Amino acid sequence: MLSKGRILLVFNFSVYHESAAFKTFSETESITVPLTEDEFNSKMPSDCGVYAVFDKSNDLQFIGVTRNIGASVFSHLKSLPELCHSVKVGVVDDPDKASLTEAWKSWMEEHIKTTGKVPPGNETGNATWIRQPPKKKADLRLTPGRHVQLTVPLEDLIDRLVKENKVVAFIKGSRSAPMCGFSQRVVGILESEGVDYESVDVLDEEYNYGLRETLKKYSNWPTFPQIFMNGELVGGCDILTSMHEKGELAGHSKK
Ligand SMILES: N[C@@H](CCC(=O)N[C@@H](CS)C(=O)NCC(=O)O)C(=O)O
Ligand code: FES
Repeated sequence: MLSKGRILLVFNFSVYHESAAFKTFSETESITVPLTEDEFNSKMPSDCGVYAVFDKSNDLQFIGVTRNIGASVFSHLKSLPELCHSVKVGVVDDPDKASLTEAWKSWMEEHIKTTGKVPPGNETGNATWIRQPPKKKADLRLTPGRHVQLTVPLEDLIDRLVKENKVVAFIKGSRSAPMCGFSQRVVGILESEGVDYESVDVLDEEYNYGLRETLKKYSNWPTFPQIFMNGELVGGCDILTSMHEKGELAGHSKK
């Protein structure tokens, strides 16, 4: 018994066959997107290839390329159920980056040639279908620049900064490119715990001139990274790692 045609799978089995040649966009039949995970596992290939997603009105929404067709379509179905009604899939045999890109381009070009349009989900700047990595915060700077004469001691600037921000990590390098394994570990822990933290690069000699040595005196702690919470030094990499392992950072999570 089929319910409202939605579970009906007019599946183009030829796409599975190892030996089947890659079909053009128009040659490939569309199938109704399975609705449950079990159905996905049994009906959708987990191979590399391309897929095209259509909405209920059979309008093409997106052409994607992936290392796992089933997983990609499933994640679209979860986040955009109203736009994922049916799908065309094309498995690419012996996939590498070039052959996958080529397959994606061939489907895309075919669609553009026929309709004169890029699918809405593939338009530049459309973030609905392709998840954008969250933008990382910028690192804080202690001074306006090395050429500007400070009117207050650096210690006071540090003091204000750690008291005005709940969590501050003084690290070597920036949060997007830590320059040392210890700092990298600390950034990784804070990010994975979803802690809302500020970072300051102690190696930035332009905007944080003198910080590396002054902070050691201020905190009476000889190494970096240094993590402050609520104005107090908590410790470095070892201590933060142990807090992470004991689940003590959960209270600082913004998730
Ligand atoms: N066990 C330390 C490791 C950190 C460490 O040893 N840092 C060194 C090398 S990055 C350091 O900051 N040395 C002083 C300096 O470079 O000014 C921790 O838990 O944070
Ligand atoms: S910079 Fe060498 S261990 Fe940190």
